[in-house]
Amino acid sequence: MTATPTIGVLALQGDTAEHLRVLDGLGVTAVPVLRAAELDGVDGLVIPGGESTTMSKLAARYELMEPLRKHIREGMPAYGTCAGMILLADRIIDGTADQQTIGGIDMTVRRNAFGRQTESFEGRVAIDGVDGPDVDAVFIRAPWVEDVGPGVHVLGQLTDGDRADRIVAVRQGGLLATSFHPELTGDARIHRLFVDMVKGKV
Ligand SMILES: NC(=O)CC[C@H](N)C(=O)O
Repeated sequence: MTATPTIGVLALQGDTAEHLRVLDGLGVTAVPVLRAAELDGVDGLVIPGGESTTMSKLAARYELMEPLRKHIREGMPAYGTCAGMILLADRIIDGTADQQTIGGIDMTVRRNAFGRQTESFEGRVAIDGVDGPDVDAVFIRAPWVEDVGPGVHVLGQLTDGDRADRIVAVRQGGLLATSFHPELTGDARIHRLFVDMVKGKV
């Protein structure tokens, strides 16, 4: 890898543009990814939020599912937000009958766990590996992590009220996932963490 990594953002559906903007601001080469061949040219991949069922259907249609699995198996770093977290989960609860994931993180993720659109909320979460004040986290029909295998590092949990202890950020090796959307808040610290992972610094 050159000093400036190239980070792809999966562009099937969801808020690809917001991630590209944040990554751009961090001085990496940020490119949308829509074809399997484009995966060969990236050092890491962001899987945005959106609709995980739609994204997995489109991934199948664009013949991306197997290439994505292969690259992740072979060590491509990836960061999934919200629907992207669902796509990186080895197991999901409350998916649709035919819903497939890319997988990679040994975790069970509960889809739409916090409720419907109207129950979307903002909270503050301390993230292991992110210095400074707690991260302002936006949850939109968000999943939470129900359980994790022994190789998964829990990076962040909610602390307030009836949502206390819910796991909302995890890392396993080069794979990072958050239930929330840091690309929407103007706080680039989690993207910076991912860039540092891609660079092999952390
Ligand atoms: N903001 C989001 O990415 C929502 C995820 C959505 N609930 C899903 O199941 O895919």
